[in-house]
Amino acid sequence: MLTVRAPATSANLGSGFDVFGVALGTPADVVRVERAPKTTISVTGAGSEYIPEDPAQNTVGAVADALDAPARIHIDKGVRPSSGLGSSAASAAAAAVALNDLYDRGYTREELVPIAAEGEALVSGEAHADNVAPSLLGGFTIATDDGVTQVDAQIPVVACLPETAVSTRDARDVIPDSAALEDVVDTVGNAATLTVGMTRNDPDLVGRGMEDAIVTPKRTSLIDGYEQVRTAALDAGATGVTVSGAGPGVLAVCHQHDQRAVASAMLEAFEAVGIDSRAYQTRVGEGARLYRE
Ligand SMILES: Nc1ncnc2c1ncn2[C@@H]1O[C@H](COP(=O)(O)OP(=O)(O)O)[C@@H](O)[C@H]1O
Ligand SMILES: N[C@@H](CCOP(=O)(O)O)C(=O)O
Repeated sequence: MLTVRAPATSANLGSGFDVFGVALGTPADVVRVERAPKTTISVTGAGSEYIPEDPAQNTVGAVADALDAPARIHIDKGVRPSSGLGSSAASAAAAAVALNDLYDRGYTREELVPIAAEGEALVSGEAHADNVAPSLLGGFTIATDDGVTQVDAQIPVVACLPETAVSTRDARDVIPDSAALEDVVDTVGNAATLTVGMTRNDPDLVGRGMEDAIVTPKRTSLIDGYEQVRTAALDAGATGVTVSGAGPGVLAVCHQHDQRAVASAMLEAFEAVGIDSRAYQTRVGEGARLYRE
């Protein structure tokens, strides 16, 4: 039996739609696997009642297929589905690491990225790798068609998750087909600023580089209370705030000494519009970890 813990992730970071992602210290999914003649899946934990156990509909089943690695698989969800915190990706990344080891497939973590992304194709319609890459590799990742670049960043963040749900598939339907050159120029500048901020562990540069005028504004209407939560977090000292992945999670970057105040402000702002939420006070963290039993 093998066990893998794979972290939640926050994709896009505003200016890096479908490209940027960070691993979060918490929460995480835990996946256990053992060899079996055919794949079966059981699920417990956060939001497990919304997750299909049919391998043909679960991201983990897609990964088992892609690796030709049938197994009895148990998923203990720490990351609630439809959260914007890479729930479907955390399970897929964990399964990819576990099954690769269980069947001695010999893939590197980088080579597992497109394999784990098969799970994302199943649930969101596109094999975007911006969640599975940081969940597999940790830190800050830049995932493009040419491969993944990883930086071991140390940035404090607050990921605030309202009790509402947004499906990534639905949130992809509101994305514009084209963008004004002016907005593209701004976004390229912001993405470059954010990347330098990650390499310098500078929350001010990272926060400034999270601005995005193309995708994020189209999605915020799907998240009740978003503008109030964003304003509250910035007033409490956050250096940048954006939609986490496709939402409804909201990601704030901050200095360590402001983290508690930022988390409280975000929780209170959601509460003021009648929505319960929970705030993960964490930092950019490590990738999937394998435990042998
Ligand atoms: N192992 C899994 N973990 C989480 N969600 C899964 C899994 N397998 C399939 N799903 C489905 O994927 C959808 C959630 O994925 P998605 O909308 O991308 O949310 P998230 O942002 O939390 O990843 C739900 O419909 C859920 O039932
Ligand atoms: N780039 C994707 C990221 C989706 O992240 P999730 O955590 O909401 O699954 C997108 O923005 O659609």
